[in-house]
Amino acid sequence: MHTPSVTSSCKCAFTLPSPQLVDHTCRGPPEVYTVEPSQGKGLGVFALHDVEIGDIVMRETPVVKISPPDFVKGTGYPMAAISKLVRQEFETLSLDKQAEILSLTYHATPAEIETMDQLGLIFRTNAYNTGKEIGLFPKIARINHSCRPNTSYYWSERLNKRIVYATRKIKQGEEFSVSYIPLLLTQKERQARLDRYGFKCHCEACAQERAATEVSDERRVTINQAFIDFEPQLILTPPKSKTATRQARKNANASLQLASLVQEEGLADYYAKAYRIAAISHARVGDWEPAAIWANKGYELKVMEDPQSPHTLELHHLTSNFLSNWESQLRNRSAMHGGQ
Ligand SMILES: C[S@@+](CC[C@H](N)C(=O)[O-])C[C@H]1O[C@@H](n2cnc3c(N)ncnc32)[C@H](O)[C@@H]1O
Repeated sequence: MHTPSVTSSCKCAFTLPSPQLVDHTCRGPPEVYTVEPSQGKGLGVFALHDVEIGDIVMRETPVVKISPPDFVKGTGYPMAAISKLVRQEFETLSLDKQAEILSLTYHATPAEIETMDQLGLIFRTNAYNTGKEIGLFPKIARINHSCRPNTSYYWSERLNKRIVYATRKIKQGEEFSVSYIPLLLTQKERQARLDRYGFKCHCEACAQERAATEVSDERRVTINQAFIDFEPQLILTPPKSKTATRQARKNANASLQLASLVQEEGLADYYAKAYRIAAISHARVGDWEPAAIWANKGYELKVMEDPQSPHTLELHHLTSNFLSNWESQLRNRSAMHGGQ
């Protein structure tokens, strides 16, 4: 496992745009994608031209949005109640919109096809959690799944839109992919979650040789556990004892390994989370340079997603704070060396 070269890879120019000034709604022409058949996957969404990290691929308002009934643990997806709500909304739509929804693919067992409302099945296969609600976005619904996706998405309450953006460079003609499930699971666990969509995943992460799959599984499990273990330790108050200082130093080193693991596994959805951990862990031991650089790396990712989310604002604040501590540290050092 190598530790990332945080100083050389940083593109930080130490100019933080104000989050309010970044208008992500203006980026990306609408004609980024085309919907075409994708081998073994039905239809899929493909890039019409090269796409850069952060470019917006799709922005879509939900055609149906429902508040899900209370989910009772252990009783499964409350299909009957959801189908009823979806049908009520569906009946209010134009014929064009209704046809668009009915053209969507769905997965169901023969028994489900016999007994359940087709609209409910379409909704189950294609809808996304949308804040506290569940929404159906017929264009975004055409994006197929990968366990190492090249796009990510978020829901903007303010714009009433779901926004899909590139998390890697994507070449013209390449298929866009997104994840339908949490990704910090082993290949077997992921496949169990994907069974409800009715396909076996052969994405680049799942189709590896057995040895590589084992390495990937171990990385994902380790990353997940590290996120859990770091959570209670993400505080900025300096350690008060020698033992606590030793532990904080160990954490700073472990946070570099975590950032490295997430990058090696190519899980862009989790980069900002790992970078925030590296930033806070270094701040805790007064290593202001790496603290500022990691916070800024996290901020650059979060701002692409949503300039005004609390996570983005927090990383903006941390970056400014760590930068000024770094500057003071440099000034003090310079004063100690006679202002050289
Ligand atoms: C939300 S839809 C995606 C768009 C769909 N391919 C279409 O033709 O409309 C989900 C369905 O697409 C197919 N699918 C998505 N990702 C896939 C993958 N990685 N491999 C095979 N089939 C996939 C499955 O049939 C799944 O139930």
